[in-house]
Amino acid sequence: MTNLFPVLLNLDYKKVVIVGGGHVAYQKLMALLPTKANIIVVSPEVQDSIVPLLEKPNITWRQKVFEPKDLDDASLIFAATNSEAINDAVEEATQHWQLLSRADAQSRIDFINPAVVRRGDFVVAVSTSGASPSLTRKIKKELEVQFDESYAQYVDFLKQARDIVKSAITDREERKTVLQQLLDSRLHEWIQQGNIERCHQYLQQLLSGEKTS
Ligand SMILES: C[C@@]1(CC(=O)O)C2=NC(=C\c3[nH]c(c(CCC(=O)O)c3CC(=O)O)Cc3[nH]c(c(CC(=O)O)c3CCC(=O)O)/C=C3\N/C(=C\2)[C@@H](CCC(=O)O)[C@]3(C)CC(=O)O)/[C@H]1CCC(=O)O
Ligand SMILES: NC(=O)c1ccc[n+]([C@@H]2O[C@H](COP(=O)([O-])OP(=O)(O)OC[C@H]3O[C@@H](n4cnc5c(N)ncnc54)[C@H](O)[C@@H]3O)[C@@H](O)[C@H]2O)c1
Repeated sequence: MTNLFPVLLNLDYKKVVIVGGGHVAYQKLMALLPTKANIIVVSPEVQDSIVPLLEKPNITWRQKVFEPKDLDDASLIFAATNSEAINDAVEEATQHWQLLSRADAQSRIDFINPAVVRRGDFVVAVSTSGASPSLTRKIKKELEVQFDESYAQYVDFLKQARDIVKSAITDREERKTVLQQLLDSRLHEWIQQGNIERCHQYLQQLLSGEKTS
């Protein structure tokens, strides 16, 4: 396979078209749900799990077979039908500037989807570059345990702390040292114990140059 380039895309208000309404379309919809993309599902039928998602204001269902004009203005396109011929037709209609993902992993591949563990701003994406989607899923399950829900609050604290450090300390080396000290594993433990106050106290000690204990 080609060496694919990993990136986190901002899809807010961009048009995303999913052709197909089955299991794969559902997985792609779930992955897109945290974004503010304008999503269009093109399919004569959708599976039951998709129906409640159609309530969302940014998801539209075009109950019809695929036609090339369905791709107008789309930034991202998912060819997720169970027909290779239809997926070929979607590929044919995709402009060179549009990014296409084929669920059947045939022919043109502009991008593939990693499995994602999302904890607020903390995001882990896993891929085998298409080699073994089931290994990707297995490793995702392991990462979900390793990086539990507390990582959302932990990373949120680090974000706030970094903003404070950036405005309080102008010297680059000194700033780097303090940002490193914020990675003391006790901070994550305090957050897991529900003691965010202790983290703020630690930050204040670092900023005032006191000994941190
Ligand atoms: C990660 C995840 C994200 C997502 O779907 O959004 C994803 N597949 C997931 C699961 C999964 N997919 C399949 C199984 C059944 C077991 C098996 O076949 O191994 C399972 C396991 C399960 O469901 O438990 C079958 C399958 N998948 C592809 C083909 C076509 C082919 O390879 O020929 C076939 C065969 C179809 C057939 O035989 O008919 C192709 C792709 N699947 C990808 C992504 C891309 C590469 C990912 C990577 O780099 O590893 C790529 C290339 C294109 C793409 O779709 O982007 C999602 C994890 C969900 C999660 O997050 O939990
Ligand atoms: N990427 C992955 O993770 C993954 C996983 C399983 C399967 N696959 C591949 O993806 C394909 C789709 O899998 P699925 O499980 O979602 O299939 P599915 O049978 O659940 O869904 C297929 C969908 O395509 C729609 N469709 C058929 N003809 C259409 C047309 N002309 N225009 C618009 N929509 C049309 C159907 O209405 C249906 O909703 C499989 O054939 C396989 O090649 C990929």
